[in-house]
Amino acid sequence: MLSVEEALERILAGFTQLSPETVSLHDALGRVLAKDIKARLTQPPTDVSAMDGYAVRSADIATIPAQLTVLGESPAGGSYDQCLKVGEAVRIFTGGPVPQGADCIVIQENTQQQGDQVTVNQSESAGRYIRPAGLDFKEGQVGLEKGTILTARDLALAAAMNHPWLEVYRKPRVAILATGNEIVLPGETPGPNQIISSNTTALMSFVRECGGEPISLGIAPDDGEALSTMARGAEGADLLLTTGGASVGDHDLVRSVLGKQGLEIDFWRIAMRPGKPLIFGKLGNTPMIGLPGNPVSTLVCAYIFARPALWKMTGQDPYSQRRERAILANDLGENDKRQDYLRAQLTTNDKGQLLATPFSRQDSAMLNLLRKADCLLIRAPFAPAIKKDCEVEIIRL
Ligand SMILES: Nc1nc2c(c(=O)[nH]1)N[C@H]1C(S)=C(S)[C@@H](COP(=O)(O)OP(=O)(O)OC[C@H]3O[C@@H](n4cnc5c(N)ncnc54)[C@H](O)[C@@H]3O)O[C@H]1N2
Ligand code: MOO
Repeated sequence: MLSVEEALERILAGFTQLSPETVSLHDALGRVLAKDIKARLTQPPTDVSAMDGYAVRSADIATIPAQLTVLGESPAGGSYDQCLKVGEAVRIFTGGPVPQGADCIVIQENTQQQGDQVTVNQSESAGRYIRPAGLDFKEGQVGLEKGTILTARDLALAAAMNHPWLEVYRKPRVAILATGNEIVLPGETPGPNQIISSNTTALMSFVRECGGEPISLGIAPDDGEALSTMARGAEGADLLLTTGGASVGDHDLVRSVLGKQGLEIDFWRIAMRPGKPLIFGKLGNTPMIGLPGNPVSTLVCAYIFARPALWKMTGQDPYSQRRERAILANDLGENDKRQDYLRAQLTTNDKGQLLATPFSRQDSAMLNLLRKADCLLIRAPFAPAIKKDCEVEIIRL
């Protein structure tokens, strides 16, 4: 059986970066930036006041109280165009440009104005309460890097840098096809022994989490013709995800039926738990990842294999899945030939270290425990038994 690493390599080889498209700044949340964003201007454009008060020469207020003549005012968006001379001040407001000749701001709480005279009761050093031009960023400076998944903070900066349009990667279109006679959609009344398709919801949300656009193809019954017809809906998609029917049972039809429809299988079955019967292939021009039906296997395999593929399509590093170290909270027996992804909870011990506690039952049908898990604890194939307090590697969920 193929190792997880080899399987990932082979899956990634089946994907290329998608083309970029231009979207409005306000439609760019969660999208992946396709090129660096450089500031189109300098911010602030000139030296401005950080406070409401008076722009003065620090030398004039070295001895207090000091009386100065107020020449005019400089509000935000306005300016006072003449140069301050000895003994002069300009009324200034937060964001207002600092007039030439002034080198500090006195806040109004430390002054008294009468007519055109202001008494300053507090000395300030040069530069006080002045935001120099370019304090935030300078024209031409790179503010956001290609590959960034755009958040509210990123978009605020892009806006400040005066970019009303952004180039982002096209959203990967991911077709999702669940299979199985026993599966019905949430809200339907299941017949005797039928269950609800949690995998459809899981995968649609997963795709959205990764910045893709899910397309649900519904649930194909275990019937070759229906499966084959429904799978045609994946034409034009960037990825087809199927769930269920991947294994060896008489009703596990995905490989045989789609095989007849031209599915070129790259591999099937990998040394991983959960996720042994994972399929990778190409149906027409659409790469397909056939996920095992068990709900935990579906989502864990989606995170380990489909997410890097989506990353690659959107110009991100497909190997950016972060592994962290944690301390094991209980003993674990030796592992067999499959790389294990144990569902575990994370806490912090009294030394401030991360403590991982795997659930005692690791059944890939137990969605409730996947939901309660904070991480996947990775155990390499044939890993020897280990005692509590040993270091282990985890991937946060
Ligand atoms: N003799 C063997 N049996 C099995 C093997 C094996 O190697 N030899 N592998 C086991 C492993 S590991 C897994 S994982 C499962 C995966 O099987 P399939 O991909 O064929 O999945 P199904 O049989 O269709 O379903 C398995 C399980 O999951 C439930 N299911 C399916 N679809 C959904 C859905 N959309 N939402 C929620 N739950 C779903 C289904 O009802 C089954 O209970 O095979 C083992 N067997
Ligand atoms: O790999 Mo299956 O996913 O062990 O249950």
